[in-house]
Amino acid sequence: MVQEYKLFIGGEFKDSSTGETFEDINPATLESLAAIQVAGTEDVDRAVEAAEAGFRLWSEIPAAKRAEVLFKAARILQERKEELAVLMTKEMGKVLPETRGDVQEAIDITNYAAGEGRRMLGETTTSELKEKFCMTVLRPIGVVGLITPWNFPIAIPSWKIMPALVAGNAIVFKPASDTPLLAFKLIEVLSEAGLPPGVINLVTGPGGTVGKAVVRHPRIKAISFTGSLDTGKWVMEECSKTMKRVSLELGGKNPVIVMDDADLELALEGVLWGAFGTTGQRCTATSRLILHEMIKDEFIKRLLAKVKSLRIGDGLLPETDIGPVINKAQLEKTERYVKIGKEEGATLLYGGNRTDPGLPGYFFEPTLFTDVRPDMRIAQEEIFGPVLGIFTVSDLEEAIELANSTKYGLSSAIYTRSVGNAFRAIEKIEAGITYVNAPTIGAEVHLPFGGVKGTGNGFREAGTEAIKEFSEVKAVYIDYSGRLQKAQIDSAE
Ligand SMILES: NC(=O)C1=CN([C@@H]2O[C@H](COP(=O)(O)OP(=O)(O)OC[C@H]3O[C@@H](n4cnc5c(N)ncnc54)[C@H](OP(=O)(O)O)[C@@H]3O)[C@@H](O)[C@H]2O)C=CC1
Ligand SMILES: O=C(O)CCC(=O)C(=O)O
Repeated sequence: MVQEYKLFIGGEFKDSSTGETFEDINPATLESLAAIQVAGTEDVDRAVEAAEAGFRLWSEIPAAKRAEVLFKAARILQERKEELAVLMTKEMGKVLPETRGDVQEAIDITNYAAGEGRRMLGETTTSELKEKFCMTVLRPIGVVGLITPWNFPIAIPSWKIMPALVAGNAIVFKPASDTPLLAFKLIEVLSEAGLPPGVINLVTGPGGTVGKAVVRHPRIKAISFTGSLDTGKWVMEECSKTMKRVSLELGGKNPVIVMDDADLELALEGVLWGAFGTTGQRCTATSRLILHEMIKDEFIKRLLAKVKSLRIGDGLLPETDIGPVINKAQLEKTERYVKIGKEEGATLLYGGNRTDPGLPGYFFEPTLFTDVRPDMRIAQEEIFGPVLGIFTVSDLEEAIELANSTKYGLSSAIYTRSVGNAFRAIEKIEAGITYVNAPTIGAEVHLPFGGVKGTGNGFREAGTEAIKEFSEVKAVYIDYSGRLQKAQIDSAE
């Protein structure tokens, strides 16, 4: 019998009103890890009510004091890093070094957000009138709804939770149904660190019901959502009905350009890790490789050799390079895109099949397509699996045009020794992130994270933007003249 996990509302674990549970499955072994309760709409109501009470308390505590809870949470995460990483590999499948990195990102953003507790910077500026002082202050939004995907089970929730908390908000958190256990662990850590009851509440269950109830809830003031483009569009439309603030981090179709003057070995390592790390299931994963025609043959030959040597298996084993994909639907989706690629006329150079490393889980070969054209679906749509499409170009201009030819704009990279090429790429590639001589993955928490076009709606997470995502800006005017002064009256005379 696996353990059953209840909802976390008002600082206590509470039974859901539905009486239903769903299974949390290890995607490598298919063993059941836990039974998770499914929240009902009335549980979401209870969570919002608890969060409103939590908000009244938490928002009155000075930000620097709130930050102390976060610093403590970061220390607990550090102490529990290995345990959490092992659990994450079991729950989500990615290899241990990557799950350690995921927990480390959570530690980093927690410390970073806590540090912001002593800054929370507004502006001071001059007034157009005499004896008048002007400034801005940041105010918390209220109860915020956070909805997260499964591919970074503790890092992405932490990117949202920690800045939201230090900014003084209370939270209703709906994690991905493929990785709920890590969400429970994060709740444990925050409770142990001293977060008061009601400040964070966890509701688990399908996005189609529980997530919808969070998005639609009239007393939730803002939604921060990371997930697919289609769901993100729905969330945005729905939020517009109640004039909720909504920040969206959606998909990617991230290009790497390798120029003829690049350090090829460096580029090969970057492409390999960017495309097949996390089994291609990062929104920043490299899914399009744009090669200069002069180095194309050599690069593909060497890339193929490296791809063939990748070892697929259980992410807990040190020899494994690539773990399973997250679930059956993702396995079938990857398979479907391979079929589409072949039908569209791309050449399947390597992979393209399910594989069995001696475990019953959802394993898929790293897959390379050449002769990909920009109008093909495999060049345009996010597969979110271990599939890399390869294109050839004759100059940088063509490479950048190709890089910009999708509806997404999250990450991008160029490998070149030319400063001019690098700066042209930085200026012209339509993406929220551009790497020079480094892979498309590996964001650092003190820089803004997010994208342009279909990847988002202008917000950024992490970095200097993190606090703004979860704050209202208030303009304050202090008139110490002691008389009525009228702005916007022409006082030139
Ligand atoms: N730009 C970024 O920062 C990142 C983007 N992503 C993107 O996320 C996607 C993969 O994640 P995936 O989980 O498949 O994405 P989904 O959009 O299916 O799900 C994301 C989250 O939203 C929930 N959800 C699903 N439907 C609704 C709904 N109608 N209303 C409210 N919530 C809902 C899901 O719940 P449930 O799990 O129960 O279905 C899950 O918690 C990829 O497209 C990837 O690019 C991933 C990481 C980072
Ligand atoms: O590797 C990165 O840059 C962060 C990736 C990420 O958050 C994601 O892919 O979901």
